[in-house]
Amino acid sequence: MQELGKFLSALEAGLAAFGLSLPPGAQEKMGRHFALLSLWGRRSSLTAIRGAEEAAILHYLDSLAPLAHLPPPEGPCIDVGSGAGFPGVPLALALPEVEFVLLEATRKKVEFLRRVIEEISLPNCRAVWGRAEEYGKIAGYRESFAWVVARAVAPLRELAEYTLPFVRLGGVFLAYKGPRGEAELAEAVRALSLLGGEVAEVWQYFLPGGERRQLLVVRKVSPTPALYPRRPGLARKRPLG
Ligand SMILES: C[S@@+](CC[C@H](N)C(=O)[O-])C[C@H]1O[C@@H](n2cnc3c(N)ncnc32)[C@H](O)[C@@H]1O
Repeated sequence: MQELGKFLSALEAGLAAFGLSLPPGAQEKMGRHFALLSLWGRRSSLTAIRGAEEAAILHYLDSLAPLAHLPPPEGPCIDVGSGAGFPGVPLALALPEVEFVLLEATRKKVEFLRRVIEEISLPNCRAVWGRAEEYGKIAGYRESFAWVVARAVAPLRELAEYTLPFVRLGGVFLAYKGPRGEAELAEAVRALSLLGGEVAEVWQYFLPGGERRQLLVVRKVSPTPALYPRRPGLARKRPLG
């Protein structure tokens, strides 16, 4: 209970610093997500569990940061490699009119996400168990999303092959990165272009406490060739570029 109070105050201060306001009830639901995460995290390795204030900033505020900079998506979104729900759960709570898919390869994490969706009531969200390399080929997923988001999943060269096939023409892939973002971008230029992407912007921001983060905004300018994504494992073993 005390932890929840600390979580909510830190989140409130962070949102104010970013000039963000959320729909009624969204912050409390983030608090419930955090409580479930703390409970499950003790039993399994869902995430490196942090203290309440740290989690509010490094997980929740970081997930929401793009909303301080970009206009909201004009269509459905997918979070690739959502883990325990970042950035997808905070974004879905902030944007209740937008449909979200949380794609995750590990079954126990998907079970956790489904429990969260049910317990905190997230009707605009569904969790899907599978690999990006498979879902990226399926009609209804391929080239179907206005925003494709991913955080802490893979280096950009590899990640681009997981994410860009999902982006519809004119939509964007948002890669949440740390200070190495620009260096990853330099290695990924050819991969992005092969997959139909073009770098629109690198937005640098600082979280309260000073952590430097970078949001790489990649626009889909041409369709991804049918060859991509290649079969599971290849993007990691032989990244494009
Ligand atoms: C380090 S975790 C990060 C989770 C979350 N995005 C976050 O920021 O806390 C990376 C997650 O990506 C998932 N993942 C990795 N490769 C994937 C793929 N090809 N398709 C779907 N999920 C994948 C892993 O199972 C893992 O849960």
